[in-house]
Amino acid sequence: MSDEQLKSHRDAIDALDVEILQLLNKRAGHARSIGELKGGGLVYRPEREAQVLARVKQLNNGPLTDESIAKLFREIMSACLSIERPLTIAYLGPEGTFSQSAAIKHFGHAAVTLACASIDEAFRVVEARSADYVVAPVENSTEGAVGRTLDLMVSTPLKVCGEVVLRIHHHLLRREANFEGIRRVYSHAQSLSQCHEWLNKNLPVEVERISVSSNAEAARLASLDTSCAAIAGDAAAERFGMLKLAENIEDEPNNTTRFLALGYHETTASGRDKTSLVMSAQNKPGAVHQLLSPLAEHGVSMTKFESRPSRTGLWEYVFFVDIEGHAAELPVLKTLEALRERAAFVKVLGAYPVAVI
Ligand SMILES: C=C(O[C@@H]1C=C(C(=O)O)C=C[C@H]1O)C(=O)O
Repeated sequence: MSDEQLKSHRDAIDALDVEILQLLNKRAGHARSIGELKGGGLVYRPEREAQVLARVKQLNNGPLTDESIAKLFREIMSACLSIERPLTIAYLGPEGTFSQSAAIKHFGHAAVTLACASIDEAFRVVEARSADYVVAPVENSTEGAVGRTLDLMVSTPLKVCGEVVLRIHHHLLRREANFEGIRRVYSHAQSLSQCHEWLNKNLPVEVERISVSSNAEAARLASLDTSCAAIAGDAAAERFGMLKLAENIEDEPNNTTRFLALGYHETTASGRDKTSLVMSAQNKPGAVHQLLSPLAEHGVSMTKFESRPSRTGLWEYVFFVDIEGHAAELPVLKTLEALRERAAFVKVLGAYPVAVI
């Protein structure tokens, strides 16, 4: 490429950047006006954001990928919303956890993330209105349900308003660039399980595996002691300046965690939604089958079914069910009516847009 050709492309980019800049601020001006119309009320509209993301992906003709376009618009909306009012998002800290990455993936970098010591505390600060939303892990493709989040959802007044799907890559982190003299490996219990085959194959049996409250905490501990390593992701490695001795050590190559965002407001339908419920069956034969039959009768698809001990009686269970569609729309509305008649207890945890990015 000649210098002249290079210059003409760069001139074109400079001119386009001026236009993009003007357009971005024009967009932000409309978001601000919408904020004034909302009059300090509910600013974050998950259903609208999901529609904007789905629309730009559909309109995109490249060469940028749909994923890149969605990520860019995610950040544009995050910045526009922060002119109305920046949102505070509580998550299981410390900084650098996958929960923080999920919060940023869903709300963008203009949101303020608030690290909490536990998932319980993250729910509590939102319940006490000291933060706007909580983002909490609910299930992992390798390890299954995150029991604490499910238990908290049974009793919280908060409603699910969104889901975040995050690919989880784990790395073995250490302060030194070799495997010699590692005596302990720290990580969250879920991550130790997600990498246990790799650990069996690659580290001597005498290396102790110690579960701690989060991966970021594991990275922090390993950053203080060269005889220790940690299993954690990129954000934690960066946060604590750790070296990656081995990358992507998760046993399951598609290791993915699903997180939910919860806040005080209910979300209206976006056109592509899910409804999450928890219910309990009466303790008698065929009760679970009876509970699920309204779904089949109304042609509603179930995307998840999970049982947990109810904590109120021995060998009694509650069932967490996700169904396709929004709770305010037929046929989900009809299904919920039928379930309320049959189940001993039903709580709609929230109806929310299916993850777009
Ligand atoms: C501008 C609005 O407020 C927020 C910002 C949005 C955006 O930038 O497109 C979309 C939804 C809201 O979270 C709106 O409600 O339309």
